[in-house]
Amino acid sequence: MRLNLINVKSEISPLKTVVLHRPGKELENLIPDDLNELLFDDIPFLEDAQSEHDAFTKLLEDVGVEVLFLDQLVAEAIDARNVREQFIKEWLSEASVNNKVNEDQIVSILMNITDTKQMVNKTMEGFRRTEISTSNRERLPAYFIVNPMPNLYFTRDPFASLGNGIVVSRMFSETRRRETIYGDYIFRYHPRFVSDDLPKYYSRNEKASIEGGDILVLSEEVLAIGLSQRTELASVRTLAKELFSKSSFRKIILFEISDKRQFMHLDTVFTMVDVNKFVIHPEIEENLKLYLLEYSAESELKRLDESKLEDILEELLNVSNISLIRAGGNDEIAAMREQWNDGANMLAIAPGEVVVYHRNVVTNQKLVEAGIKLHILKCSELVRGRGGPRCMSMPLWRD
Ligand SMILES: NC(=O)NCCC[C@H](N)C(=O)O
Repeated sequence: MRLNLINVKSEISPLKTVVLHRPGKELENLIPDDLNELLFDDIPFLEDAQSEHDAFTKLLEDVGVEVLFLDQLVAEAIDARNVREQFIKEWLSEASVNNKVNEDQIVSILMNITDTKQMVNKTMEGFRRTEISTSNRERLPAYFIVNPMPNLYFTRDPFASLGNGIVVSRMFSETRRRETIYGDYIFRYHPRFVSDDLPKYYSRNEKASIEGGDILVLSEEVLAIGLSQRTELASVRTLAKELFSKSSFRKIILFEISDKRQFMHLDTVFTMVDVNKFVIHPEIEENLKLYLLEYSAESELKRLDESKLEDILEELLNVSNISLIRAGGNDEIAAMREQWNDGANMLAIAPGEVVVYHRNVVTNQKLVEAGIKLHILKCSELVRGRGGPRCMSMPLWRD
């Protein structure tokens, strides 16, 4: 019997339970003018995005992973505690409607959707101006009364499993900040997760931002965290204080990465694929700034300039022969092209066994040469949101 609710003490141990979100109608509310604000680079074709995502689900289920879906979990959480009205109000308070009459209509539309999962999906999808009846249409925003949340299929980011506890993120951008309400409801109300034994190490109400894609669980004691566009040092310090006193984690290695759009999280440029093997995007190696935050009375941040990343990892993880597999191999053009389409972002389902996108052929070849077993996912629509197999999955349990 499982005594804990969450168990993620490694990036690579056998994956048993994961949360995914099958992309839905929120993608059909993406329009060219909003792409930047909603953090997309193009408009995916929903039908194909769903088939690609279904293949991802099947691949995981075929290797024995329990796949849970975000909308289903949220609906079960709401129904279990009868908190539909409270949920709608909380969701609405962050939906920037700014008009009481329109808000009342939205509440009534949502309250009238009998199936809770459908109601949850409607909150994800957003509201077009044409869905609201008003005598004064000129006063409505151009297209949407409530924006869609197209990034929800990147379940890695709004919350993160660390050890036996959970981090609910404070997201960097307004568009993604709204997403964390779903994780919050799951861990507040879902019968499977409600327990005094589930530590919560960070809350969506914190001021400093942190996103799940920046957090890698390297071992029971060591985390890697990206200081990126999305994750601030202040949030890492707050998190470290909690972790160092309430969990098994004792050391955090910080990677300072640049603000480039395609490097938005650490896991877009660095992922762990085996006990001593990591994939790294070569562009970040030059001028890589590394720091160590460790459990100590002072908790000072130590700059790690002197040593090579391999040596640092070897010492921190207590394993020998660390090897860094370069995304794109020695081909700098392939490296950039493949990183853009998440060549350095793979989901480990067991040590030395990862899910990768089919299109990153140069990097995939390097992985094979390094002895890594690949599970290949064909994909041309999901990539338009700039995230790979790791970004699209949130492990809840690894053995
Ligand atoms: N962990 C990740 O790197 N997630 C990918 C997030 C992509 C999304 N369009 C974003 O910009 O937030």
